[in-house]
Amino acid sequence: MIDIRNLSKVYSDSKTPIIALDNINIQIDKGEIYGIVGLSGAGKSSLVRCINRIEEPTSGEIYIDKINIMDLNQKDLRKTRKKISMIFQGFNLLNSKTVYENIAFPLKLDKLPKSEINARVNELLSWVELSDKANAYPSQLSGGQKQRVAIARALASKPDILLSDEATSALDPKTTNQILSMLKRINKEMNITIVVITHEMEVVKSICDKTVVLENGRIIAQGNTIDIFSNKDNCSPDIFSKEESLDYKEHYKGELLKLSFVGENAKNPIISNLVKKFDLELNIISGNIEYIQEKPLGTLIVELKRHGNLRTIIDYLNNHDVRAEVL
Ligand SMILES: Nc1ncnc2c1ncn2[C@@H]1O[C@H](COP(=O)(O)OP(=O)(O)OP(=O)(O)O)[C@@H](O)[C@H]1O
Repeated sequence: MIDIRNLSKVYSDSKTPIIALDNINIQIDKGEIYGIVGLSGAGKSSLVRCINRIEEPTSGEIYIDKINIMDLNQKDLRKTRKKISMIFQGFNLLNSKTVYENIAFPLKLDKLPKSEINARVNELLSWVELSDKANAYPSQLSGGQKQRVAIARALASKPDILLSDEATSALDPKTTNQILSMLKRINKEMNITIVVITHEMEVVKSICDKTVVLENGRIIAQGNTIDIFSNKDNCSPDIFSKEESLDYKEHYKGELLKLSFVGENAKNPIISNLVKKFDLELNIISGNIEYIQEKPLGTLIVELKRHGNLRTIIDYLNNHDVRAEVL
């Protein structure tokens, strides 16, 4: 559905050109929720703006439903853009218009008959549970309510793709979860493909089927979200945990291992078996179980104070589907 090939974006307006995107390749299938995650300056906004050509890529191809949008003239590009809606961190609502008028706005631009607009807006208001706020102005709404209005407006034109650009970054955790659940429902019930751009790992863990991690304009990890976070194939982006491991290393003198367990494995007594089998002296430093796409992912940081061959221990763990990474 979205096929990005060899995409690069270089900003050349300053003395030293800035390579914001460097040879990016991403395939997003219809019906997926796809995460694009990275720290500030990684290139997320540049990428999302290139997807609908708000920003002109320097090179590469972007296929939407098999059409290379780089080949389109302005008129055809406008047509393709109608299939793509966007929501933002700052909501981008029209403050002088009511909730109803904000949602009706794109439909009015499309010159739909009044009765059709009315039916669609009321349906969307009910969908985002804001029917009672139809006549309120944005200034009278909470952040979460504003984002729900923005979502309803984005859905008004019945898009195939929804781009969510840091849509929850200005919201508190509870409201973030409500908006993420809403995005999940939109994806399932309306079969809309969603691209989630965020700097928050928790957001991609919570709703994205697949994820790409950007660092300095390059892809450093890509695949199923659960595989990325369980460090399968050693592709885990450690950019978010480097500081944490440095901290541990300062305080513990033994060999430090980070163990990751996925699914049913999180429930097995692998550690006690390991200690018995290798006669280890093992210190558990921290442990956590989180849920990614409803699958449990356990992480354990352990210190080995007395141990034999580290490689044999790691192999034993890997053979029991536990990823082991030396910190
Ligand atoms: N219009 C522009 N002109 C020049 N450089 C730009 C422009 N837009 C972005 N950049 C640069 O491109 C790089 C990537 O920026 P981009 O905004 O895409 O990253 P980001 O991951 O979205 O960051 P943030 O989360 O802070 O928004 C940065 O070095 C940034 O300074």
